[in-house]
Amino acid sequence: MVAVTLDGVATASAVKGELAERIRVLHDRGIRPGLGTLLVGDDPGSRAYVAGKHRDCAEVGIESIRVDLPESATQADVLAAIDDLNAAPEVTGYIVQLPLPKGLDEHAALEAIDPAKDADGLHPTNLGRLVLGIEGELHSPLPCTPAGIVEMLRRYDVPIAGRHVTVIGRGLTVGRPLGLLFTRKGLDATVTLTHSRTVDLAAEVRRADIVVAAVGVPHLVTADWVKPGAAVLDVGITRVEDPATGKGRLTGDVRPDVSEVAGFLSPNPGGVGPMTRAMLLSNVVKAAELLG
Ligand SMILES: Nc1nc2c(c(=O)[nH]1)N[C@@H](CN(C=O)c1ccc(C(=O)N[C@@H](CCC(=O)O)C(=O)O)cc1)CN2
Repeated sequence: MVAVTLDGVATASAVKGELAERIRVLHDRGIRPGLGTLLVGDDPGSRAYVAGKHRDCAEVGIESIRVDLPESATQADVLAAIDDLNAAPEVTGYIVQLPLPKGLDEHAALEAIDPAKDADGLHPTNLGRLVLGIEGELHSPLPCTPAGIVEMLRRYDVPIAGRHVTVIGRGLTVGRPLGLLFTRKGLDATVTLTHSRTVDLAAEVRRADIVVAAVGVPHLVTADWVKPGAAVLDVGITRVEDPATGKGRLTGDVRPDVSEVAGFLSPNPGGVGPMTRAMLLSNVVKAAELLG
């Protein structure tokens, strides 16, 4: 068996095409969605992700507003920048790029975001709505990576209801909200949320119909852990040095030979990452659609 590739680049491109059309309709109604980004420090990965968000906005017709603070920024500087973004009329939604440099309080930063402008769905009010299962007219943005994972599975017709999902990693942006999302009414999966103290991780993965690896341990998930036919989504990424060339190389949490056992495989790069970016645009568009 060779797994069907869950192609995040192609799927994100389809999502962006649909969003571009909705943005044209918003422009016709005089509404101009604008995404703000707040980047603190000079972590090269975070810089690249923020640059990507601005490129995505330009591609679909969303204005974007960039605020960069130096590595030396204090908590007060961060909170002042968040206040400015809350007040800026041209910013209809914004994100604080995570992680913040050491010594800054991420939770305080997320709590300071106006929940109505929270494009990442990470404000406690919006995470609380996810816990409560509030949907519909009261638009609650979903965290972008979990939303991207579910959107990709849906578009490839991978069954979710009644299936067993094992999530590896309990981080704020992926594992924790993903567990809540998969168990929501309408998706109806059964979820095992695993972490560094899980006793027999291989056994938890073996019983899963859907595996999401979001832990940042290179090649943790091996082919003998995977139930034949399961959908495996590789989310964690680590830069490791290639011994042959001495150069840095991005490596996911899943060994490539898992593709010989799995039914579906979302690669890394090229899988969930592009969907994360597309779902951010989708959150901005949905919020703007509620403005007029
Ligand atoms: N405020 C937030 N911070 C972070 C989030 C988030 O959703 N909100 N998620 C990650 C970083 N991230 C977006 O911010 C992100 C990560 C990866 C990708 C992506 O497209 N990756 C590519 C490969 C990347 C590469 O070549 O370096 C891929 O998977 O193909 C997009 C966005 C943490 N912080």
